[in-house]
Amino acid sequence: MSSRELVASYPFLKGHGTENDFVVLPDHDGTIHAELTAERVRAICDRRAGIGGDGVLRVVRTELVPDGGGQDATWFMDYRNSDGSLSEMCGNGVRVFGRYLAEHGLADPSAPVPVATRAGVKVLTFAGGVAHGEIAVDMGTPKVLGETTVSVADRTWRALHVDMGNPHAVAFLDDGADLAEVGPLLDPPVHDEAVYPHGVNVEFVVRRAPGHVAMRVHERGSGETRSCGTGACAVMVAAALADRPDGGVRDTAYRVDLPGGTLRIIWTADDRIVMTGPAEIVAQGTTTL
Ligand SMILES: N[C@@H](CCC[C@H](N)C(=O)O)C(=O)O
Repeated sequence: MSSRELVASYPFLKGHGTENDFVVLPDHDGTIHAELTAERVRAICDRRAGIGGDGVLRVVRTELVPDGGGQDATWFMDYRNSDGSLSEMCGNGVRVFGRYLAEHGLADPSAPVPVATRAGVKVLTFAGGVAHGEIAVDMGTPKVLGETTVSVADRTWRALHVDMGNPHAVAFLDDGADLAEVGPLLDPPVHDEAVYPHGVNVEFVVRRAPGHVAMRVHERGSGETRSCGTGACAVMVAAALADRPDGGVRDTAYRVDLPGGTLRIIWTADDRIVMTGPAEIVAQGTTTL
């Protein structure tokens, strides 16, 4: 039994995008969760004693958040990993965040919806109305920062350092390999601390067909998850660069399969990564966690 102090009850929602699941905390005026400590995030995300989730999405007006930095968007996605750490960006989370805004009349889904994040403004486009259909998000221009390595147990893979607002290491398995052979990802893969001083999200990738890959991910701050949107974008970038070493990566499209579903990602002619996938709100209630 928990010995924590009982706090006043407050509303929450539960949602997911390709089974990357989040607890949404409406805090429009910044009055409910001004003190959202790492300990409280861990309690909320606990899958046995809490609500359970890979992370928390606090919904707050941008003007009220120092991290908002004057971004031109009404709403700020204050994202926390399940261990309570902050991240700059969450690709599945921002679609779930957009679904919440649309379902609650806080954004007009018939027009592009900007959302402020610690990695800048991301613009959402809705297909199929408020409550259903896929959401596309313009993830911005990727940064490709060179080669590194990642290790699990006694195996080491070359990996590409891709920054999607947050850090990623993308490792391709040998042709014909199975994602299962990476083994359990209970601990963070070993990475170069000098390359990733703040930790890293690590993706393991196999090819399925031209323009079609599958991946597993170990997320910084959340462990192995069923999906990672920024990770899928990093994988797409690494795959496109490997497939077209002489350039011509713009105007390309990939399907990325994850344990929790499929994301479709394009690298546009003007050098932006656009990811499309589902986002659902599945429950709501109140909690004292
Ligand atoms: N699941 C997310 C990424 C969440 C943040 C990540 N764990 C980090 O610490 O950077 C996604 O869908 O992008």
